[in-house]
Amino acid sequence: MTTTQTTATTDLATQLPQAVEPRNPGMPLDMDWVMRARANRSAIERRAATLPGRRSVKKDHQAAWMARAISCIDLTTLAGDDTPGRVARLCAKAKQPVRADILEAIGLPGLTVGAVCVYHDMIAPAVSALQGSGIPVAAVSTGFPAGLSPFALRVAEIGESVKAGAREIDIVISRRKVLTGDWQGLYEEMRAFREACGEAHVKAILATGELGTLQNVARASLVCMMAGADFIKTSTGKEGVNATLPVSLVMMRAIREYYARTGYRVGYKPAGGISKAKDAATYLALVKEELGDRWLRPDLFRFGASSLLGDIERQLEHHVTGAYSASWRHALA
Ligand SMILES: O=C[C@H](O)COP(=O)(O)O
Repeated sequence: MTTTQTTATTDLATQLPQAVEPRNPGMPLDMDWVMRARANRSAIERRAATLPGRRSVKKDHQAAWMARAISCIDLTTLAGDDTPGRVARLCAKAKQPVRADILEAIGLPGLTVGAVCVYHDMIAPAVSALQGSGIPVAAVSTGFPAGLSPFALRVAEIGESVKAGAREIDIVISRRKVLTGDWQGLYEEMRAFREACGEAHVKAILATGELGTLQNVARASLVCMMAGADFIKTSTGKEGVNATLPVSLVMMRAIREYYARTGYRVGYKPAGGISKAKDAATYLALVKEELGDRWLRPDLFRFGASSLLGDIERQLEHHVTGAYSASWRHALA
């Protein structure tokens, strides 16, 4: 078993807040590049299969990795029965993700999550609950999760959410454009979404569980980046298959290639079904290996997760106190 070395807690503390990254402006659609993109499924699956078993973090560094994971969470609630009260409680958790004494003990008293992610109607209560905290509100948009409402309405929805105070917009792409090979159509759609976002950063949700092949995932990743996506994101959390390690490898390698060609760093957001601290550590290790330390910051990496924080909080409590707390004590996290 090998051990992943990383920076200590104090290093993490001094590295936050992260440096400001120039925004990806996009580029003309390069169809040769898109069509050259390939994904060797068996090689990718072989590599992904080695990750969870062999990655372990040294005990002293565990708290630092868990703190880093927290700072990269888009703390999410996307349910039909969301209410302003539930969102206010979620925002309280976003501002104080772990017990104050635990944060003191690990030397990160001001630690918060990366963002709070909600549906449009919950933006106003989230903005109000997060006032003064510096935590941005992200809104899912464009007919989330299926993205099948009229195009003009999808674009208008973005504008409404930006007006309501969302600083990040998580759009869903039209899966059918990928499945029918309409790369030009996907590029134009993504361009329009990016334009409608204005200053708000845009995350392009590929819904990889519905794209059929890893090659489609690679091509859709490139097209969305060429059209100006600030982040590419795996899933809505509502597909049958959400974030996976093989898909993450493909998307991270597309990001790496895009950076090598253009000099612009695009962010990565695995989302859906990530609920355990050890899974979060595997993702962070993969980001470190495939993209490098610069991507291990909330401006370039997020977890889309509704229940991950609770498990991380339990692990941190155990790290500091030597005892696990009951999971019911970590509601809404
Ligand atoms: O984007 C975030 C996802 O919807 C969250 O999915 P999850 O509830 O499986 O963590």
